[in-house]
Amino acid sequence: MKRMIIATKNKGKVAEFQQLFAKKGIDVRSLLDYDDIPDVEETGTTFTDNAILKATTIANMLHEVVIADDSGLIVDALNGEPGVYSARYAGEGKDDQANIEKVLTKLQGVPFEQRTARFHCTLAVAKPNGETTTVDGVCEGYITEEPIGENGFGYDPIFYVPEKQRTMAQLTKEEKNEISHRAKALQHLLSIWDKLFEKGNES
Ligand SMILES: O=P(O)(O)OP(=O)(O)OP(=O)(O)OC[C@H]1O[C@@H](n2cnc3c(O)ncnc32)[C@H](O)[C@@H]1O
Ligand SMILES: [Mg+2]
Repeated sequence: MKRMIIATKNKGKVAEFQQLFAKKGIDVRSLLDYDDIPDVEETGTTFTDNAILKATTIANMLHEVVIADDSGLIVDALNGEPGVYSARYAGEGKDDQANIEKVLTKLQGVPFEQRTARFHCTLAVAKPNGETTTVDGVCEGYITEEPIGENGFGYDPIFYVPEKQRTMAQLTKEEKNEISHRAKALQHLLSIWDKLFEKGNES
């Protein structure tokens, strides 16, 4: 495995995967490297459904092994919102800042101890023959009262990571990749990778 295709158009995810795979000497390609791949509609109601949908659609199109990432923020005081709707919480076409503002507005008056949340990441690997496998990773934290930090993407500026005593957006890419939901899911996937591609099982 010298090259891996990640079925995403999210630049933040791509940068993290590039760093995680670089340690293994693997080049990462994403859908940003192709001109003509349409968006896959995320019609599922779970991270797993959407990750499988993205991975299988792109594996079929490219006839290669593909990994897809479906992820999001789960806020306990909001009954799990924004969840699978994290990318479009403030509406289709809205940006990260609008999504962050919506979460902060809904959490107004909620004390810190009750602002528990977690990032969830499901990775699906799809083979061109239609076989799929999924793994998950979770990172626990709290929602801050205002955005802090410039790094990362999405909800990182409002996600406080207790073990680092900073928000996700105050961490370097290396620090985020030590503890993130995405890094944990990928670690899990790499630990079963050889088994997935054993002789006679690699198509
Ligand atoms: O579907 P692709 O093309 O991969 O890109 P996307 O941005 O639409 O990705 P998702 O459908 O998985 O939506 C996940 C959203 O959850 C948020 N999110 C996921 N991982 C995150 C992280 O590490 N830090 C901050 N926010 C994250 C962010 O708002 C993402 O847009
Ligand atoms: Mg998406």
